[in-house]
Amino acid sequence: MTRYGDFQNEIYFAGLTGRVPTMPMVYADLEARAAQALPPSVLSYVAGGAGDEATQRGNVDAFARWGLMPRMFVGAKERDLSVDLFGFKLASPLFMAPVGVVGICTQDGHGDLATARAAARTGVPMVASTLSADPLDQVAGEFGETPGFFQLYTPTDRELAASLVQRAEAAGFKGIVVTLDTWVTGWRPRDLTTANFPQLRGHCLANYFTDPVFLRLLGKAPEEDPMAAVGLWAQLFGNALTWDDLPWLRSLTSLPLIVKGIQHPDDARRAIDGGVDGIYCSNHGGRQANGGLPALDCLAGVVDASGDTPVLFDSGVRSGADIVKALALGARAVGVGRPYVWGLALGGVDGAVHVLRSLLAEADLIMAVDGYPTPADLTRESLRRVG
Ligand SMILES: Cc1cc2nc3c(=O)[nH]c(=O)nc-3n(C[C@H](O)[C@H](O)[C@H](O)COP(=O)(O)O)c2cc1C
Ligand SMILES: O=C(O)C(=O)c1ccccc1
Repeated sequence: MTRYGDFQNEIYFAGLTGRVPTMPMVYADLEARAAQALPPSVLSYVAGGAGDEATQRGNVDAFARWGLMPRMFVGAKERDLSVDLFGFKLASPLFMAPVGVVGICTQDGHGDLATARAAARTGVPMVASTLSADPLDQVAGEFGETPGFFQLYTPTDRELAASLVQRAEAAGFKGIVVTLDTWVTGWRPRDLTTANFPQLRGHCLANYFTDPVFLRLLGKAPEEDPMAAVGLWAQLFGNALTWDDLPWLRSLTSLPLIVKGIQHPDDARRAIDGGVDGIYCSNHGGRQANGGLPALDCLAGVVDASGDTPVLFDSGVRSGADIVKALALGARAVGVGRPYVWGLALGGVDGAVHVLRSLLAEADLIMAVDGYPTPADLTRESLRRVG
């Protein structure tokens, strides 16, 4: 059992000797300070979303329409936030969602390693993106005891896909998360304004540039002809998968296979029929298709359709309260994207750890105050619609 709420005492007692946190405690301050710390092009890419970002805002706003119903005389003095996920006992339901530019979000340009170290220090798993500044085996080398997951952007070349998955297995990743909603990039006005697309500028392509299949297709060293290397990447990046591809995807690995980007219950059912081990309900943080439903509003339907298959969730989680609400709607594990990136930008490993500890402390203290000592105690009955 991890006493996440103790972070609060640590801060208040340090205050007695005149020390106050150097990292922001208010989410808006975290965002604002990270915005100052990041190069404008990286900030635009991370902060932005699709269209006028209505869906991105909708993801966040959806949480405010649910309220937790507190229960008294529960005596939730000890909480246990641990969850079982694919046979792993995680200390908490929180995980870091894959973000394909974390590599360039720290000053040293090794943000993937920093994220992996934050995972090692907190026990909060990292889902490492296919897009990283350091190759996947080096990222996995920093996980410590914390299980890590590899997110696959399925390339059009099946051999390259198989190679990435095999390398992830060999590196010790514990599951493969296949992202379905981003075989093409959504319409992103912020980045279009400055013609800003980090990968096309050669960033975070280490997994491709170290891959034997990719190098064979390229026929030369990426350093020799960076334009050709990036061009080949752009050509291979996105595969518009259909249900017919699922048996092949399933055949690529015996690790747990999770599909990311599911919002329709029928898609969850069909993916489970096709042999996946986990359903990841997400709309990519509102970065892909504007005009969509808040991901949170799709969660209960996906959970109902998924039976015993665990449902992971992200999109719009900004607080411990949000984590608790997503659990109550049936998520087994809850991911954050932008929040930990702001932490990385401000303070590297320490910054990300600060953000994760803050989220977990708040979730733990809400579960204490409201009388829900474990995730299993949280059900839809714990929530009411606001208003
Ligand atoms: C800058 C950025 C890059 C992302 N890159 C990836 C990626 O490489 N692979 C992926 O599956 N999802 C990617 N995502 C989506 C996240 O995994 C996640 O779905 C989303 O950030 C969750 O929403 P939130 O930022 O509101 O927490 C990215 C998100 C951001 C903000
Ligand atoms: O920016 C993203 O959200 C993302 O995941 C991505 C990565 C590469 C190409 C297009 C989108």
